[in-house]
Amino acid sequence: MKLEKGLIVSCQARADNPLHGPQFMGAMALAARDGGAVAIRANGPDDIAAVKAAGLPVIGIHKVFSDTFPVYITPDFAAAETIVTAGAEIVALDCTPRPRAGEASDVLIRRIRAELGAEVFADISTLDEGLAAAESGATYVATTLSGYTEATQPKPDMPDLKLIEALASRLSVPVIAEGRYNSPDLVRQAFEAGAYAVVVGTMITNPREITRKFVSGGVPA
Ligand SMILES: CC(=O)N[C@H](C=O)[C@@H](O)[C@H](O)[C@H](O)COP(=O)(O)O
Repeated sequence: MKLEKGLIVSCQARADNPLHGPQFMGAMALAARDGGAVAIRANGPDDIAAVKAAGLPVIGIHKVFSDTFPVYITPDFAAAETIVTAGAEIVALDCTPRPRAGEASDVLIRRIRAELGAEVFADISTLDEGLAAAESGATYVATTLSGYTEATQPKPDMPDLKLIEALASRLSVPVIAEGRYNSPDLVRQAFEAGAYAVVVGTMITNPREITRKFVSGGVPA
């Protein structure tokens, strides 16, 4: 299923979130579809299977946390296979050069495309990582990890629009904006900077975080 230009909604809720679970993420996906989203990003096989009901392309990830390695977004081939089996047409994975237990990201990109027949959505944090991922055959390059790697500290409050511009001027594959796009105006700026699509998570699908922002920013102490 082709990924159209537009807004992608990330429907994720960790285990400590009251909205954790496929029932809630499936409903979030339906709401996002009705609101005009062109695709859904979701984590783990159960949520991926649930969000398929929205009938949109699914960008699947499988977060696997380790005490030893910093990479947690689809860190190995087995994680990618689980996602595709659950129904994701597009596999997102960490394509930074940081240490990981198994194969490097360039090998994973090639294997996912050849052996699973899925598209690859490369989550990166810098221009060089994006260029390398595209060179290895990634279908899409996304700024998801900008602000979340050592190379991109300290994490700014704003999204990395400059990285969008730099990637878009160098790559022929679609560049996707992701990470801290917390308002419609920032989404518009991402498209102006050359993004093909923009992923929004927290500000659409995390009412706990949204509530915190209203409380801390609007309610007198
Ligand atoms: C760094 C990392 O692990 N990002 C994750 C990737 O799947 C998610 O936790 C984010 O919510 C997602 O990228 C969307 O970003 P935002 O919630 O800022 O709109």
